[in-house]
Amino acid sequence: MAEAAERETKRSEMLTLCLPSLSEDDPLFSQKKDLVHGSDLTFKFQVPVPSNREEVFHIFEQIVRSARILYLDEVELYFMEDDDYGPFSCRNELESLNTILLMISSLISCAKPDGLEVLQILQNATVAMINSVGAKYTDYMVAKDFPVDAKELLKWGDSCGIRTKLKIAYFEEAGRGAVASEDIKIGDIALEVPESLIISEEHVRESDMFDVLKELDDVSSETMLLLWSMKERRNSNSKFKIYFKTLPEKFKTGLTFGIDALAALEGTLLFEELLQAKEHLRQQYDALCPTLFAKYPKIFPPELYTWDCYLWACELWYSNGMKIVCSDGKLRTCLVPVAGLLNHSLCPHVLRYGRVNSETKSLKFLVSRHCGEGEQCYLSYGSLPGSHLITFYGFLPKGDNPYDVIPLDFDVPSAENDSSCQSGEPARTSHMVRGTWLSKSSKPHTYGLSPPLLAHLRSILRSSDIELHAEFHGQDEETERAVLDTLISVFSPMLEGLGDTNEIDRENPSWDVKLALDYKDLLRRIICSVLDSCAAGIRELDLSLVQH
Ligand SMILES: C[S@@+](CC[C@H](N)C(=O)[O-])C[C@H]1O[C@@H](n2cnc3c(N)ncnc32)[C@H](O)[C@@H]1O
Repeated sequence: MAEAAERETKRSEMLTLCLPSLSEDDPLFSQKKDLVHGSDLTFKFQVPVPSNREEVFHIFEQIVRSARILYLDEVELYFMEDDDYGPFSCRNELESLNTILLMISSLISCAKPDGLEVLQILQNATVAMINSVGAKYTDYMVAKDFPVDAKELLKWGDSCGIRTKLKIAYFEEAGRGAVASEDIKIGDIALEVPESLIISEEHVRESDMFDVLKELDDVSSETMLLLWSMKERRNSNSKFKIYFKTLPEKFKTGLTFGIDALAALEGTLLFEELLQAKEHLRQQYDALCPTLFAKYPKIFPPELYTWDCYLWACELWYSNGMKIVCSDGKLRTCLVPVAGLLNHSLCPHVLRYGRVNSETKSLKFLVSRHCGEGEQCYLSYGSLPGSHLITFYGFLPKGDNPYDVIPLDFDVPSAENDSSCQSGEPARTSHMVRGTWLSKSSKPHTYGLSPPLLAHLRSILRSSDIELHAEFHGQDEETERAVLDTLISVFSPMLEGLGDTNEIDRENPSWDVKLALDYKDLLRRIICSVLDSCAAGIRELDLSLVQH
């Protein structure tokens, strides 16, 4: 008591902590703003100095909640349940906590003793929370050996100014990957690549093919890069000779799925997407390459511009390309030697790497969570669903991927959408479901489904004289049954449409058939979880009917 009174009289100052404010450029700006206001949160915090640990922890909780909102992405926001303050995903958690850490670090150097004590409590709490995010992710791959070609790449990189705390190992599940050669602490640079080693459209401009390509209509810089890489790959005088030498001769992505793997995917959206993507690339190739090597055989030698070579280049850029803001401020798709060896994880170490530092003229890969010596250092390829990862990268990540969603499009009844029906087509509204095991809500009548989907279905299915509610209200039981029946009527045929894959040899499947089967299993698991949740919802309604 006396201690508290003494602290109160000593309190003359306030420590102000500011998170970055919401950006109006954020497409989710207004939704996030509403969330912040609705939850009585803010991005500016005043901490009385001195404060005791409980007081600081109370404010810390508010700071974390606000930061999580700041970094919500579209899927996370869509599935956010009532009264859910997070965590929402590993990515969101690491982005939020690292921003908090930066905010604290910027204040520590000029803080007075009482303020410093508060900041240190906050810093320790943030680091502990980041460590606990990493500790929950235990799905480690085991390094098998250290490939010779990768050592050669690192040696070349070192001679060209690449600085790294990583070495390259081979993993059965993912091919090559990067491993920490020493402990890498939060905020440390795991890898630094000079801008001069980053492969971008600038290299096409410097090459002999640019004079031809610039005269052609409709050739995007992405296509130019494909054409450039097809030739550079075999150029014995290339500055990037070692880089190209260490790339796989064959990539294994959805774009090179064989006929059996495609057959195993029948009944899924991914099946259509893969066929369309490959068809699109084939059309691009046919429209461009035969003309180029017929007209300019010296610049575009036919043997380097086959369809297989074109597909190889597409797979290279899709699976290794990174969006980078270069020192001239332009956003480009680039290949970054050595960084291209980092594998993806749902709980990555490296999240923020998209901008060349204009002072050092280098791209720095800082870790957002601790990476212990010998541990694989993962990158985030983005918040991507399994279907995208299969198509462009050829794998499904381990663990629960919060971005694995099944889209659901509904026609909007005309009364609900008068203005957008001018085309004569019924307007559509898009929703999603994901595995209901990801839901944290224990509230009745939420079924592990997203609030916007339930609100939409309740609004279109509600019995005529009942007022519209986003949430279930006891009396509207008829609507509730209709919602659950509708979902069952959508998802039961979807499950049947996936067919039976039991007759496919699961003992010794090829890499692509295995991936196709794993993907179908994932879809089945999601759909079954929705059906189970709906069935449980109906049982609950039956029970409450009996009880009343
Ligand atoms: C940018 S490269 C990473 C280096 C690559 N492992 C190699 O050996 O060249 C991307 C490719 O790595 C593999 N990969 C990345 N993350 C993976 C993961 N979590 N599980 C399995 N394979 C992964 C996929 O083959 C993907 O197309």
